[in-house]
Amino acid sequence: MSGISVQGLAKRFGSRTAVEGLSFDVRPGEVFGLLGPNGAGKTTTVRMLTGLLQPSEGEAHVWGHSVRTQGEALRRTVGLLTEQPGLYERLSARDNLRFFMKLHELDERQAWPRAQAWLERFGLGGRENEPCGSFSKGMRQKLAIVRTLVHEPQVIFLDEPTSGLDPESARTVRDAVAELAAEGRTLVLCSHNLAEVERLCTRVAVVKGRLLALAPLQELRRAGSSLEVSVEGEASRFVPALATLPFAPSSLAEGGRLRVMLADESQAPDVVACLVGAGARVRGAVPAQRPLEEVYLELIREGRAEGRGAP
Ligand SMILES: Nc1ncnc2c1ncn2[C@@H]1O[C@H](COP(=O)(O)OP(=O)(O)OP(=O)(O)O)[C@@H](O)[C@H]1O
Repeated sequence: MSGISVQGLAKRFGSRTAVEGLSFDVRPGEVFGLLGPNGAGKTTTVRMLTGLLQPSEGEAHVWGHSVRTQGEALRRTVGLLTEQPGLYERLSARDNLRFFMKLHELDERQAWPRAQAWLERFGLGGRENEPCGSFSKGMRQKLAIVRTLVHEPQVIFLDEPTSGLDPESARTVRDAVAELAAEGRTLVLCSHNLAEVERLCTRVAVVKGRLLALAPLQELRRAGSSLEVSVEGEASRFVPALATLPFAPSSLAEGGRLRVMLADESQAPDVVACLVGAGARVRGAVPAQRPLEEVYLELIREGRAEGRGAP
């Protein structure tokens, strides 16, 4: 199967369990977010999926290759951008890339024009012969991204890809991510930058040693959504009426606006009918999605509370 398929993956380091019971699929053409706090097991998971670490339990296939038994084919198929760029400081940008091309047994005459095009795109054109040690942090990061893409991997793992980049370069990287997905590649993005995750990812997994949530981004943000109602006059007058609804939603009034918390969107018409019944002149009612950050923090808090209760 193309894409990624993970079944019951676990990794233990001695007595410490870094991840356990991880199962999820990522389709070709998808940008998948792997989120979680520091030490949640994201890097460990990515290292298992790129053949750098053997799982303690479970199995995963990346573009059809078993992470347990097909390490070599796997490494040819995946591109990995780690948190540290890991470049040879004394080598030039060109020689860093050439070294990597050799590792991947690429024909340099074919691979170099591709690398050159990425270098140009990331504003590194003309700097190829300078040693990496003289590059700024952002320039190194961009060179590391070029190195990740130079063998045209089908599955690309990016750990904080825009870390240290100026806004314009970050935009260039985000555009490239979207294009690579549109070409049918599979991308996994590990990031603490939730605004970036919101912009790029279609689905996310939230992990903390185990899977806390796995859902399309829109669905996660819709769960526990709210309804923003604007009325004529003071909205606080209508708060008591909401308590008469069978689901008695909590609400927050400010001036002519009322934010009503809903368990799901199907409750919205009842809320509006209730307000109108109480004499409100409703100007508008708009379902409001929660920011990913709010959903994420709640999941992590719940995960922590459950962890405390576990034997
Ligand atoms: N080689 C190792 N030996 C022992 N423990 C390890 C090793 N690698 C990771 N761990 C442990 O596994 C857990 C998960 O670490 P991991 O690096 O996967 O987290 P992460 O989610 O990538 O964190 P961050 O967001 O900080 O990068 C941590 O408790 C870490 O100490």
